[in-house]
Formats: sequence, C-alpha cells, structure tokens
Amino acid sequence: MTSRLALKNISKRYPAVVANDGVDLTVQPGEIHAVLGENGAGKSTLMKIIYGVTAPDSGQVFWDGQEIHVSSPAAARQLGIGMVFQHFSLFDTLTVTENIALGLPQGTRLDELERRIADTANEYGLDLEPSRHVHTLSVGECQRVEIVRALLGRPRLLILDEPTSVLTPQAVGKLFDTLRQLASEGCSILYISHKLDEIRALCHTCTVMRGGKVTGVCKPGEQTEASLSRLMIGAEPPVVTHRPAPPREKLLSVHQLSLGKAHPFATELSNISFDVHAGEILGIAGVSGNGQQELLAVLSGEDTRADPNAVWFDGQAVGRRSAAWRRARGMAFVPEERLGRGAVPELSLAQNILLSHQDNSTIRRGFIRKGEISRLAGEIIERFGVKAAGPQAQAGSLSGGNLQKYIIGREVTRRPKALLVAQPTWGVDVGAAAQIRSELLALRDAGCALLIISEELDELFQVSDRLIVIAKGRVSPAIKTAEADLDLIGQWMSGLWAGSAATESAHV
Ligand SMILES: Nc1ncnc2c1ncn2[C@@H]1O[C@H](COP(=O)(O)OP(=O)(O)OP(=O)(O)O)[C@@H](O)[C@H]1O
Repeated sequence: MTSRLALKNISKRYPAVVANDGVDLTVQPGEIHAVLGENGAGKSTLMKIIYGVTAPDSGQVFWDGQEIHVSSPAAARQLGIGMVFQHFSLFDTLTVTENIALGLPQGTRLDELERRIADTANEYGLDLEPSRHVHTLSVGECQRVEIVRALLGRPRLLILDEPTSVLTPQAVGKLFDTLRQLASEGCSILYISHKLDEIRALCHTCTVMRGGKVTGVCKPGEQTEASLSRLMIGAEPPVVTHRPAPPREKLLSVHQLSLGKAHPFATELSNISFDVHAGEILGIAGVSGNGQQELLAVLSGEDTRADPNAVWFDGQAVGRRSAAWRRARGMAFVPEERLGRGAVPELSLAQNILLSHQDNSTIRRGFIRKGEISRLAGEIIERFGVKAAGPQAQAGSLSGGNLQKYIIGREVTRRPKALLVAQPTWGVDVGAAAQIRSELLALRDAGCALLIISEELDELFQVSDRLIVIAKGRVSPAIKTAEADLDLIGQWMSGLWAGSAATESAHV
C-alpha cells in the first residue's frame, strides 16, 4: 500500500537547538497515528513542516508516493492536509458561518456555506449551530467549529495538536467517535498528545520522539502507560505523594463576591465565598468559560472593581489593591496564557524574571541587577529541567511545555505566601507534570496557600486537599478531596449541586 505521508530524514535546526534531527515518519491511509514526546522533543516543529508553516533545512516529504514541497498552509490545504491548532483563531463577534467564510474565497455565498457546515457537522455527529455567534459558544463548541472548518476541505490527512486539553470527558468521547469515523473513511490522522491513556485508546500507531530524533515506533494498544512513558522520557513518571496535613490559619478568603461583567463576553460572578488555608491546596474544577478567568483577575488584583471586603489576604481586605501591591506582600500568580500574560515573548528568560521578582535582590537604586536575574533564571532552568539555550534565550523560542515549566519555576522560587495557578500542567509531558505537582505540594508543605484551577480532574484529585466547582459564575460548597468522587464533581460541573440556584446547565 502506498503510504499517505512519508517523511524521510527531515532536519530543522534553530540557532540553539536541532529541533528535528533526521526524522522519518510514515502514515498510512485511514491510520490514526500518535506523535508522542517530552516537551521540546520537536513534535510541533514537525507538524509545522508538514503543514507548510516552517520549511525544513533538509529531508524529503512524500504524499501518496510523490515527493512534494509544501510552501504554505494554503498549499497544504490544496493537497488535502488540514490542521486543528491548540489555540483557536475565531472572532468572537462573528457567527460560526462568518468565521469559516473568512478563510474561503471572496464571493462564497453565506446561505450555501451555512448549509454545507450544517451537513458536515451532521455527517460527523458534531453538534453545531452555524448561525450562532462565537462568543456564545463553549470551548468544546469552538473546537468543533475548527474541526468542521478543516473537514469542509475534505482532508485526507488531519493534524490535531493536543485537541483534548480543553475538553470535558464527555466531549473527548465525542471527538474520538468523530475521529474513528473519519479514519474508517480513509482519512489519516496525526494526533499529538501528552495523554498516554488517550493515545492507547485511540491510536493505531505511535511514533515516539526525543531530543529531535525518532526513538521508536510502536502499537500503543500493546503498550502500558509505564512502557510508553519509558519510551518517551526514559523512565516511568515519578510518583506524586500527597500527605494529609492538619488545617492551619486562613490566608486567602473570598467573601460574598459578586461582580458584573467587565466586557460583554465575560461571565458574571455571583455570591462566591471560600477560604484557602496556609499549608493547603484548594482545587477549583470546572469547564473553562464558567468564570475562572474573572475570578482569577479579582484574586490577583488585575480587576479591582470588587468590594474591598470581598477578598481578604493575610489579614487585610484587599479587594481594591493592585496586583503589584498584592505581589509585594507575597501573592504569586501563574495565568493560563503563558505568552503575553505569563511571560513576554520578546524578552529573555532572565528579563522575564522581573515580571514577578521585584525586590532589592533584582532591582537596586533603580537599576536592574542583570547578573542576579541571569543567575536566578539559570537556577530555574536547572531545577525544573527547562530545555532552553540559557538565561538569555527569548521566552518566545521555548516549546510550550518548557515555557510553562519556567513560569511555574519563577513563581515557586519566590516562596510566596499564596499562589494562584491556572492549568499548572497544560501541555506539559508526564515526567514534568509529576515534577510540577510535587513542587506545588512541597510549597504547600512549607505553609503556602495554593489555589489551583484546572480542567484536569485527575490532577485536582491528585494534589488538592479540598475541591470546589465553578459553574456559571457560581461556586459549589467545598468538599474534602478524600470524600469526593468523579461522578459528583462531574454533576457539580453542570451547575447542579444541592442548594444551587442554577436552573440552566453550565457551559459544557
Ligand atoms: N521559532 C523558534 N526559534 C528558536 N527555537 C525554536 C523555535 N521553535 C521551536 N524551537 C525549539 O525547537 C525545539 C523543539 O520545539 P517544539 O515546539 O517542536 O517541541 P514540542 O515537542 O512540540 O514541545 P511541547 O510538547 O513542549 O509543545 C525546542 O527546543 C524549541 O525551543
């Protein structure tokens, strides 16, 4: 059988690193093929080469047995290659149909397109209303728009980059049904994920990469999670141990917080109350878009519209205090968006230290102590195993997972009194995820109050002492993690908990 796609000896070098080093990859028609590898292994670079975003330095690409040169994403789509990126590119104020029309030739009739979208969505069991505005859609629905957009081009190869990181377990099941149907019709699928259980459940073949090279090709169904992990990182992920600790004093409290929308697409917060104690991790579960961002903005001081008494930190009412004021008193914050908010992409890793470490050790008499910030950056790179050229590397040149490790490292090394983290291990490989969770637990044991917002329930169950759920801008009562189970939390995620005023279901 002629393979659909064959890469031979592909190499791509960046100034500081060989991202792809003589990579071979073969994908058959109708095959669901996983690409697995630790952070910085070169997976995204390889996908960008296939999709025409990046040109390889050397090597050959064969499509249906013919050698090709993919010069741009448009050329890739012409060949029948579709890609769904991790970050969506949709305009909130336009409808689904209008968004999809943007990528099509001018003069495309919207009514015809709307029909085609509805037909394609139906054909693959993707629930979608073409006339809805994107700002009214949940994250899962936005992803369906991106998938339908790719499917309209009738792709013969579909590339998906970590597609499940933002989905509920139910939405993951639906996505898998769609992908299996596509594969049964002959479409090949390249599937990038760090989730070993998903790869085992879905994929026929798996190519494993490490340090830019292919280290193995296997059938994931015949592997265990431990053996896949060994292929990928050379070891099984370290075990994260969570020891119960006695309750201590309240460090961070939210008291009857209600807040209107800061912009039309925001979620209103309604009567939120909870406490986080020193030496405790409080996990907040929920599907994104249910008020997590708004709550974090209030807690971190980015949004100071709240009643002063709605937020208490270390014995003071801080609702109106700025982010800088809170940071100076020991609050730390890791936002969900790494580039742009967690780090400035154009600045070096050393310069990015200054986003949160602003004290005598880094700035003296108005001057930046360059040696000190470089030393600190070097220490974080070393301790967290960040793959980077060094403290002077631009933040934007790091792979997604490596930048995440760096940002977490930067905040953990401040030894904060309270740490607010959104999606701590998003896009991070299994080894690094275990390391990050252990560091967060060590911080807890040292007396820090941690608030962790995550869509990964397994993660929350692993590290949290207590859990609450956020749905439609309201929070559930807190429950001890030891007394909670997945079914209950899943039910709460729909906005249904005893005494909840929610009559509509949450954004799932
Ligand atoms: N534009 C760039 N400039 C410089 N270096 C880059 C660039 N893009 C990628 N790299 C480097 O190439 C290597 C491979 O990165 P890539 O993003 O392909 O890894 P990945 O396997 O997708 O990682 P992750 O799982 O963290 O997303 C990394 O060391 C990264 O720093």
